[in-house]
Amino acid sequence: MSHAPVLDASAVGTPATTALRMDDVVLTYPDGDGRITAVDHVSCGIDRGRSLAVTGPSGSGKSSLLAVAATLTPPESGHAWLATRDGEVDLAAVSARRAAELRRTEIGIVFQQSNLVESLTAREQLQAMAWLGGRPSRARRAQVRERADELLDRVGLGSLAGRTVGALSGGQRQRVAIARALVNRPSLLLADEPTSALDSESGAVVMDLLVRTAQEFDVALMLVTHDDTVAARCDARMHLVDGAVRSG
Ligand SMILES: Nc1ncnc2c1ncn2[C@@H]1O[C@H](COP(=O)(O)OP(=O)(O)OP(=O)(O)O)[C@@H](O)[C@H]1O
Repeated sequence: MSHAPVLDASAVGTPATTALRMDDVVLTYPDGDGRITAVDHVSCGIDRGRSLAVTGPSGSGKSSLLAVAATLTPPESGHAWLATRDGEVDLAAVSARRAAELRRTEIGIVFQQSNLVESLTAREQLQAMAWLGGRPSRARRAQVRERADELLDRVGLGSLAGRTVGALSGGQRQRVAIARALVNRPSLLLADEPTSALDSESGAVVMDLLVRTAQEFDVALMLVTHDDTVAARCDARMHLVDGAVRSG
C-alpha cells in the first residue's frame, strides 16, 4: 500500500507559510494516582495549502493532539505556534477568551458528526458562524451571504443552500460542515475522522473535498484518520503510537 511520506520535523515549511508549528508538545491526563501521557514530545508543522494526516491506533493520542491544535487543551509543555492575522500566537500561553476567539476567526473544525443545527438551512449554518462575533452591519450581512453561497457552491451544494439540515444526507451535512469551517477564512482546518459516519462512497467525496479545499483556499489541513487510503491522499503523514511519533 502506498503511504504519504511520514512527516519529518525538519521538513516543516518556511515561517512565512507555516500555519501551525508544534514543538515538543506534551499532554497528560490524570489517571488514578498518576497521569497518562496522551501526547509525548510531538513536533510537526503544516504549511498553508498543505495537508497532514495524523494516524495511529485507538488511544494513540490523535484526538488529543488535535485538541491542542484546536486550542481546546493547552499543552502541558512545549509550544504550538499558530500563524494568525496578528502574527504568530503560542497556543500554550493564550487565555481561554483568546482561545475562543481564535477558534472563531483562525481555526475551522470539522468533527466526526457534522454538529449542525437541524432546523437551520445550509446557508443559515454558515451565516450563524460568521455572526458569532456579534450582529454585523447590513453591508457585512450581504457579504456573508455571498461568501456562504460561494462556499456552498464550491462544496457542490449550491442548489441546496436553502434546504434545512434535517433534509440533507450524511455526506451533504459533512460538506456543509466543511463550508461552515471555512466561512471565517481560517488559516488552519482541523478534521477529526470526518468520514467515519459515512459510507465509503460519500466518505471519498468528502475526503477529496477536504484536501482540495485546503489547497484552493490556502488553508493548512490537519486530518485525524484511521484509514490508510485517506491518509495517502494527504501531503504528509504522522503516525502516533502511545502518543509519540513513529515511522508509518
Ligand atoms: N479526558 C481524558 N481523561 C483521561 N484520559 C484521557 C482523556 N482523553 C483521552 N485520554 C486518554 O489519552 C490517550 C489518548 O487518547 P486520544 O483520544 O487522544 O486517542 P485517539 O488516538 O484519538 O483514540 P481514538 O482513535 O480511539 O479516538 C488514551 O489513553 C485515552 O484513554
